[in-house]
Amino acid sequence: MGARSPGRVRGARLLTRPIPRRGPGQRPAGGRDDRLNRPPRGGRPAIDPAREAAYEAVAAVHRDDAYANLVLPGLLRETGVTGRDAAFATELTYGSLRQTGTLDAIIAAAADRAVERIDPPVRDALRIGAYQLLHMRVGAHAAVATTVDLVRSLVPGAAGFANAVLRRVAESDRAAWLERLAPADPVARAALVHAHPAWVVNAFADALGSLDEAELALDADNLPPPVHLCARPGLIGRDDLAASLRGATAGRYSPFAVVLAGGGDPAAIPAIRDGRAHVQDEGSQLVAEVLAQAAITGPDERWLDLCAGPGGKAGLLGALAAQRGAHLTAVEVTHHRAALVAKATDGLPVYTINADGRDVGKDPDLPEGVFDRVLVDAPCTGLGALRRRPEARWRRQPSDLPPLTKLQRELLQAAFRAVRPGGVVAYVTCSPHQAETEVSVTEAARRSSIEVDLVDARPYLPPSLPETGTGPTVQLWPHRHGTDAMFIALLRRGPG
Ligand SMILES: C[S@@+](CC[C@H](N)C(=O)[O-])C[C@H]1O[C@@H](n2cnc3c(N)ncnc32)[C@H](O)[C@@H]1O
Repeated sequence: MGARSPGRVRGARLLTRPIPRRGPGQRPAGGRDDRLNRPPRGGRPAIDPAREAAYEAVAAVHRDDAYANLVLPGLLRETGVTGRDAAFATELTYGSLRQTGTLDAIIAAAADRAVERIDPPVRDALRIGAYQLLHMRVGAHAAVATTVDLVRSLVPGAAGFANAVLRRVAESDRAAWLERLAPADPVARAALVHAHPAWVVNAFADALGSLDEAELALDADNLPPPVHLCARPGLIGRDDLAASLRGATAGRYSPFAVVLAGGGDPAAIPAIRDGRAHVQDEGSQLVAEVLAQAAITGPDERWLDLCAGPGGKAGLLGALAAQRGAHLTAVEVTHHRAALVAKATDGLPVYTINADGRDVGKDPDLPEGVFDRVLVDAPCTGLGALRRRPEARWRRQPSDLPPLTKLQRELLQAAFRAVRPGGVVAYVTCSPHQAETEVSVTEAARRSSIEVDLVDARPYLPPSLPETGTGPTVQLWPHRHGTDAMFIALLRRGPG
C-alpha cells in the first residue's frame, strides 16, 4: 500500500470543542410521551412493547423532528424488543412513516375531519393502526383493539373516536380506499397511490421524462433497501469479504460492493470494525470510482473531497489514493461530521479539515489550482435516498431548494478554483431533482470565469451497468440499478 498516514483533523478549529455525545436512541429532553407509562385501565391488556416502540418512534419523528433510523434502535433496546418482534416494530415504524400522507388521507376520510384537527398522539396511533390494517398481515380485530388500547393509554377520552375511525378504515382494503380517494389528476393520483408529495412525483417525472417510469421509482422508494458494504481496495477483496459473511453476495456493478443478507448488525462485522470495509450504497461507490478512474494527464497525487462528512466516499477514495501513492484532503464544515470523517478514514492517507469548502483560495489548506481530482458530493434534498429515510419525503419542502442550489453552485465553483488545469471535478448529488443536478452544473459553469468542459462519465462506469442514458452526465435509480438515485457530472478544467 502507498503512503499511509493516520486520518488527521486539523487542530484548533476541531479539537477545541467537545463532540456532542447523544446516543442513537436518545431523544431530546422532554421528548418521550410519558403518558404511555400509565397503567392500563379497566383491566385492559398492556400495550405490547413492539407496538409501543413503533408508536413512540413515529411520535418522536413528528413531535421532536427525530430521525426514525436513529431513534428506533434505542427504543427497541429500552423496551427489550428483539427478533421477530423487532422486525414487526421496524416495519410498522418505517412503513407508517413512509405512508404518512396516504394514511392521513384515508384517516381523514374515515374520521370525516382533517387530520390536523386530530390530537397529535391520537393521530400517530391511528397512523400505526391504519398501517397494520392496510399494509400488514395483522388481523383487523388485533389491529383495532391494540390501537384503541394505545389511544386509551394516551388520551383516555379519545378511545371511542379511535375505535370508530379504525373500524371504518377496516371496512375496505387499501386498493378500495385508493380507488375511492384517488384524484383525477395523474400526478396527484400517483402521489396518493405511491405515498409521496406531488412535488417529488413531478421531480422524478421530470428527471425520467415519464410519469409511468416515475411511478416505478416511487414504488422502489417504498421498499427497504439492501445493505451494501464497500470492501476497501488494497485492504480486503470483495469476494473474500462476501465469503466471510453468511448469505452475502458480490454487488452487481461496483468492484468493491458486497450485498448483505437480511438481518444482523453491520457494525459487528470484523472487517468493518477494523476499517477494511464500510457500509455504503453501491451507487455511492460507483460515483467515487468514476472520479478515481477519470483520465487525466500529469501528476495524480493531490485529491480533494470538498463535502466529506460523514466520510463514506472519503473512505473509498482514501483507500484508492493509498494504492496510487496519492493523498486526499477531506473538507467538512460541520464539526462533529468532520470528526466522523477522521474516524472513517483512520489509517488512510487522508487529511481531514473542519472548514468551509467554499474557502478555496482563502484557507491555507485549500490552495487554488493544485488538486488533480476533486469531489463535490454536494449537500442536497436527498430525494434520491428516500428508501433510507422514511420520514424525509414529508419533511422536505420545495422551499429547501433555493438555499441548497445556491450552496451547490458555490461549492462547485470552489472546486473549479481548486482543481489544476487538466484535472477533473466530479459533482455528485443523492438527488435526481434537475434543479440540483443538470441546472446546478450548468449554472456553476456559466458563472465561473474558469473554463471547464463536461466529460462523458459513462466510460468510467462498469460496462455491465444498464440504462446510463445519453451522457455526458449519469443518473442512477433504485428501480433501474438497485442503488440510490445518485447523479454524477464529470468536468475537466481547461488549460487556461
Ligand atoms: C451529501 S453529504 C456528503 C456525504 C459524504 N461525501 C459521504 O460520502 O459520506 C454533504 C456534506 O457536506 C457538508 N457541507 C455542507 N456545506 C458545506 C460547506 N460549505 N463546506 C464543506 N462541507 C459542507 C454537510 O455537512 C454534509 O456533511
